[in-house]
Amino acid sequence: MTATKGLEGIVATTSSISSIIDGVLTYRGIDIDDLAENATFEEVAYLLWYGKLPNRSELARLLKDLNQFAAVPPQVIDQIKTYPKDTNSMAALRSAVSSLSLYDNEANDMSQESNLRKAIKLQAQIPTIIAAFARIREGKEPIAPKSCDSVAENFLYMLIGKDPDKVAIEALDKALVLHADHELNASTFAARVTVATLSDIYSGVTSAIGALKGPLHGGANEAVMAMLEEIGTADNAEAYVNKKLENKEKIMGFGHRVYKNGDPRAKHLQKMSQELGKITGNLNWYNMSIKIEELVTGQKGLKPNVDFYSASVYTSLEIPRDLFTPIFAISRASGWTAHILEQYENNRLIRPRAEYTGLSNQKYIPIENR
Ligand SMILES: CC(=O)SCCNC(=O)CCNC(=O)[C@H](O)C(C)(C)COP(=O)(O)OP(=O)(O)OC[C@H]1O[C@@H](n2cnc3c(N)ncnc32)[C@H](O)[C@@H]1OP(=O)(O)O
Ligand SMILES: O=C([O-])CC(=O)C(=O)O
Repeated sequence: MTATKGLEGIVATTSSISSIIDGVLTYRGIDIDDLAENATFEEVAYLLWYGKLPNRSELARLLKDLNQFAAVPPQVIDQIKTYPKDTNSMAALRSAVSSLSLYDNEANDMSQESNLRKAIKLQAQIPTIIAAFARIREGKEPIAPKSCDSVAENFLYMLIGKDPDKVAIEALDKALVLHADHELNASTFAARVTVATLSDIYSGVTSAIGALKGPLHGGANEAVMAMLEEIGTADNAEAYVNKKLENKEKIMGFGHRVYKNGDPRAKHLQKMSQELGKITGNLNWYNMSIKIEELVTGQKGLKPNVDFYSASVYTSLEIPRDLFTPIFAISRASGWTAHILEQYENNRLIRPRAEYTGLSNQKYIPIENR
């Protein structure tokens, strides 16, 4: 038995949800470029869950359900109020999502109908939790969700406490479309491993949130913004990048396990970053990002991934840095739950092997002789 470090190139499951073939990403066979230009996040979520785009009445029904389920049990809001004010936002989300299961009387119902309903509930409640957490830590009262036309609109409304503008809603909606699913990424794999034991959907999504938090995965968008803030202006980028690369340190937001010729989502976020920079009158983050890309791609051949330009996009939307990864979770909740439903449909325990590299032929030594 020989291990493959990081399971690189190992095909661990079949899936009909999303594909990355020759650098092209599709959701249910539809190119991400097509979806980014034309679809709303709710259409994409429906596509991931049901395997087809919704017609008008199916979409209206989904929006109704998302609005109806968006309120979070008061006990969970009360718990969030007890979190230390400096709690890591992904730790808060992980804890609150785990708690949701305590107040859902169908949490352990394993029927397909119940699991699909819980997927929609989770999709509806995750934005509410994040917005509530963001306000509570600032000493403000959380804002209840209202009936909205989109997840993006409701989230921004609950976060800022007033109706968000159209540009912000559309930008966030597109970002949600771009992040919704990505084949067997680490957090989706974590979700599938968890539910393959026939554990419940809340456990699967809680595992996924834990995996997304890390800076090699979803946490990279926050790390990118920390880097941009440290660099300050495009003029300082060269010295920063050279030093990092000389020290063999990673530049966050670059590289990818699967894409070697560039992440197809990055160009959409780059364009959004430029457009939003123009609208806000601050192109500093965009200009700095372009300069960093030139340097890193020029010197290492590494291309930006989905996390690189999303940092400047969210900053232009005036979203606090530590909510970037939770926003990734809002979107990926659709993909995680679609994969969980697919795992249940054709389940087998996921239990690979390890190549043993430890000692052998050892004997127990009594404690007094150690
Ligand atoms: C949504 C997402 O999860 S997208 C990914 C988000 N993560 C990041 O942006 C973090 C920065 N990037 C990385 O750490 C990596 O590129 C990963 C985790 C995305 C992919 O990792 P892997 O496939 O395991 O590649 P690995 O880390 O082995 O890198 C291969 C080589 O490229 C180098 N490399 C990879 N990414 C970077 C980077 N961002 N900056 C500098 N060098 C890098 C590595 O140092 C390594 O060099 P070596 O062969 O000389 O040792
Ligand atoms: O697929 C991956 O390894 C990481 C990624 O880009 C994602 O989850 O969107």
